[in-house]
Amino acid sequence: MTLSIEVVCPERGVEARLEVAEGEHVALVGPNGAGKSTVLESVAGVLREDRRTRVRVSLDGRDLSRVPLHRRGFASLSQSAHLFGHMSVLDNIAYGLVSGGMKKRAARAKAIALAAEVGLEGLEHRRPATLSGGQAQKCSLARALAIEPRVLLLDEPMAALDVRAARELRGFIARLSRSRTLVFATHDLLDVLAWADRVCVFESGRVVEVGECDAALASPHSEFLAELAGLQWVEGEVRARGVFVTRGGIALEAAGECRLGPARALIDPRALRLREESPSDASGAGIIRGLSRIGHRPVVYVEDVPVELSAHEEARGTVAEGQTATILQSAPVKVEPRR
Ligand SMILES: Nc1ncnc2c1ncn2[C@@H]1O[C@H](COP(=O)(O)OP(=O)(O)OP(=O)(O)O)[C@@H](O)[C@H]1O
Repeated sequence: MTLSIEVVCPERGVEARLEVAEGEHVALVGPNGAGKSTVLESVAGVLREDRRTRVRVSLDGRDLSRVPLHRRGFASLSQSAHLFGHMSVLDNIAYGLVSGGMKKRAARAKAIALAAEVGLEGLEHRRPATLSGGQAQKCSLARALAIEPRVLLLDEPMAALDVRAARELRGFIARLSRSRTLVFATHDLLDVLAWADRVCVFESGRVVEVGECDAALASPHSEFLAELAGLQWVEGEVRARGVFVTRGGIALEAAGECRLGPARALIDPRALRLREESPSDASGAGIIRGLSRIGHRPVVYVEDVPVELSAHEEARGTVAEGQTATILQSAPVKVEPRR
């Protein structure tokens, strides 16, 4: 089964196409307003085709536009749980089963099992208003999974949860979505690492990068994916073999062959550290433009290298704004010609 998605919505500035294989887990990432939810809304049937909007969703080439939503076999989960307030947890979970024609008793038995699977034992008879945000999301997840959807759509389902509740729900989703097709939007690298086979990067309504998850995060092309992975693309040029120089003149050792001329380098802050003050003409030296800390770890911002750099032990007491400091590399930076 291949899920094909095409959305052209000029009103939202979105024009995107995406194919998802059966059982595949695809993460949609990108800045706010990049079009991730619009794509999910299209698949879920919330965004409909009209005079100006083209929405094509097909399964194995079969156009779903005339298939009623409840017959598509898709289920969605978003930031808020959207539970039926007048129903108990169990009735909420069983809702899709009963309305799909299952006998009440069987639906109830399945709902009880699912409630237990997502850790809602003992809360089955509560009303949604009495649940915490995390419990409500678990109920929503159980309801979504009850119908055994062919495709599960998640739109930042953990955005409103605390770290512990998010970790728990992340684990449930990882386990319970294993044999399903999953398309999800997130801003959290942990969700990508926990669920995704493939990552699809959106910027300004367009897909700008698609790749196998581990490879794409290790070697991202787009600036957004680099930042999500904790890396940073920096502009500059290759001035000599193996030497990349930032716009401000900081020379860094570069990996591999790269032709001379305009280029960009992928900076991994874990591979760079600052040493004590050095002569201002030293290559690999930068001016310190900011000092901060992350927990107990002092971090330094050097002009032209927009990443948080740790100061080398011997330099920690001496680094100060305006000083020149040497950048030590434990690994060369990846360089590619500027497009
Ligand atoms: N109901 C709507 N009507 C009109 N424009 C909308 C609507 N929903 C979203 N948009 C616009 O469509 C564009 C894409 O928004 P979308 O919600 O798909 O982005 P997103 O990547 O999911 O963002 P976020 O990460 O903030 O959730 C944005 O410019 C947004 O303002």
